[in-house]
Amino acid sequence: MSSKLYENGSSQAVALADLIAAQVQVIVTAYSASGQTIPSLDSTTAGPFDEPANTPANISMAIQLIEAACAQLCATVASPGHSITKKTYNYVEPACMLVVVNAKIADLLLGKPEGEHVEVLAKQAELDTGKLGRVLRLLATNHCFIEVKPNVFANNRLSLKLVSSDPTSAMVGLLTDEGLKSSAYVNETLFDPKSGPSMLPEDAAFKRAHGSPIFELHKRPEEKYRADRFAEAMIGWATVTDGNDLSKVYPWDELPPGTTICDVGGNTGHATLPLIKAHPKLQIVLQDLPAVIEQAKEFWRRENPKAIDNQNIHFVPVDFFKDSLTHGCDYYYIRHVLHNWAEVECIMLLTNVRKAMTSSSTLLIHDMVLQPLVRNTTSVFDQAPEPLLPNYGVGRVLLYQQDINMMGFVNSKERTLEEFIDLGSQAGFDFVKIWDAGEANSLLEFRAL
Ligand SMILES: C[S@@+](CC[C@H](N)C(=O)[O-])C[C@H]1O[C@@H](n2cnc3c(N)ncnc32)[C@H](O)[C@@H]1O
Repeated sequence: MSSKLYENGSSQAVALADLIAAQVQVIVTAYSASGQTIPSLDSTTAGPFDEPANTPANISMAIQLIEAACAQLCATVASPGHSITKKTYNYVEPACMLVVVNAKIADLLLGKPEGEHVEVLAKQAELDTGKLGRVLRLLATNHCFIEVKPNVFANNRLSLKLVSSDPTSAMVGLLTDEGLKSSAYVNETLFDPKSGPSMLPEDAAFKRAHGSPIFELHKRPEEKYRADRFAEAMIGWATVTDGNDLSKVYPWDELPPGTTICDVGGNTGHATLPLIKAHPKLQIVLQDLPAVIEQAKEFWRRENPKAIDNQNIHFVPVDFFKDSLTHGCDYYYIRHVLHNWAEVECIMLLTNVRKAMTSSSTLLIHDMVLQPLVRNTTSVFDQAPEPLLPNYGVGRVLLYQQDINMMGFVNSKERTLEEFIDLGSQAGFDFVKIWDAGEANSLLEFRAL
C-alpha cells in the first residue's frame, strides 16, 4: 500500500533518489574518515570494509537503505512489464555462475589484470569458446568480471569471491547447483496434493530435482564432493552474512572465566571459533554428528590448535534427536539448525536441549528472523523509513530468499519472531530478548521455564 507521507509515485521516486544520494554520502564520508575511497568495481585489492564483520554499522545500514531504495525506485519508474520480465530472467545469472565456478574461471584469471582471451580460458576449462564468452558477458554485464577488450575478461571485486580458495565460491556452488535445481521444482512440489502440504524433507523439491533427499544424497561415497562443498559453503555463508560476528553480538566480556557454551549442531564450529579467539576464557563444547565432528577436529587443528591444546574446545559427537546433549553447560547455542526442521523436530530438539540445561543455563538461538512487511508502531524490529518497506525490502531480501531456499532443500522454513517464541514455549522456554546480529541474523535469548 502507498505511504500516506508520499502521495504518488513522483513524490516517492524523488524521496527514494534523495535517500540514495544521502546514504551514498554516508558511505563516502565513512571511507574518507579511514583515509580511503570506495574501491572501484574494477579493483582487485581488498577494501577496508569488504568483510561484514569489519564493516561499521552505519555503512551496513547505508548499504541496506541504498539496495532497498534502488530496487524500489526502479520498480516505481519502470513499466510493470519491463520489471516483471527482468525478474523472470533472474534464473540465468545463477546458471552462468555455476558454469564459471565449476570451470574455475576466477582462478584462471588470478594475477592477470590485463585479462585473458576467452579462447584461452575455454581451452583450459574444456568449454566451447563462444558459449563461455556469452556466459562471461552476461556476468560482466551484471558487474561480476570485466571485459577489458572484446573477448578478453579479467577479474574484478565480485568475481574474486568465486576463486575456489574463498569459501564463498562453495556457497555459490551449492546454491547455484543444488539450490537452483531444487527451486525449479518448487511449482510441481507445491501443486502436488501429497507433497504440497507436507513438511517432510523427503517430500521437498530437492528430491524431485536430485532423486533423493539432500542428506541421503550427500552420504553416498560418489557424492562426497557435495558433502565437502556443503561444509565449506556453511563457512562461506557465515562470512558473507556476518555470522562470524558472534563475538560482538552478546556481552561475553561480562561472563566469568570458564563459562561453557554448547554449540549444538555446530558443524565445524566455525561460528564459535572466532568467539574463542576474542574471548579465550570461554569453553566450547561442540556437538554434531560423528562424521562432522571428525571434520571439525581437522578444522580446529588448522585454524586454532591453541584452543585444542588449552582445552577451550571439546568435541562431543551426538545425534541431537536421540542422544543426551552434554549436561549442565551455561549456554546452549543453536545456529542455523532450526531452519532445517519442521515444528515437530524443532520441538523435539529444543526439548532435548531443555533436559540438558540447569536452572541457570541460557538458550541462544542464532537465526534469521523474518520481519513484518506491515508498519507497526510497537514493532521490536527497527523499521526502514518511508517510503521504503518497513522490513527494508530488497535491502534484507536475503532472509526471504533463504526462506524459499529452505522450502526447496528440505521443506523447512525461516521463522518470524512469534514462531520462534511459540517453538520455545512448547519446549519449556521463556523468551527473554532479541539481539541484533547483523544483516541477516538475530540472536534470540531464552531461559528455561
Ligand atoms: C545448517 S547446518 C548449521 C551448522 C552451524 N550451526 C552453522 O551455523 O553453520 C546444520 C547442522 O546440523 C547438523 N545435524 C543435522 N542433524 C543432526 C543430528 N541428528 N544430530 C546432530 N547434528 C545434526 C548437521 O550436521 C549440520 O552441521
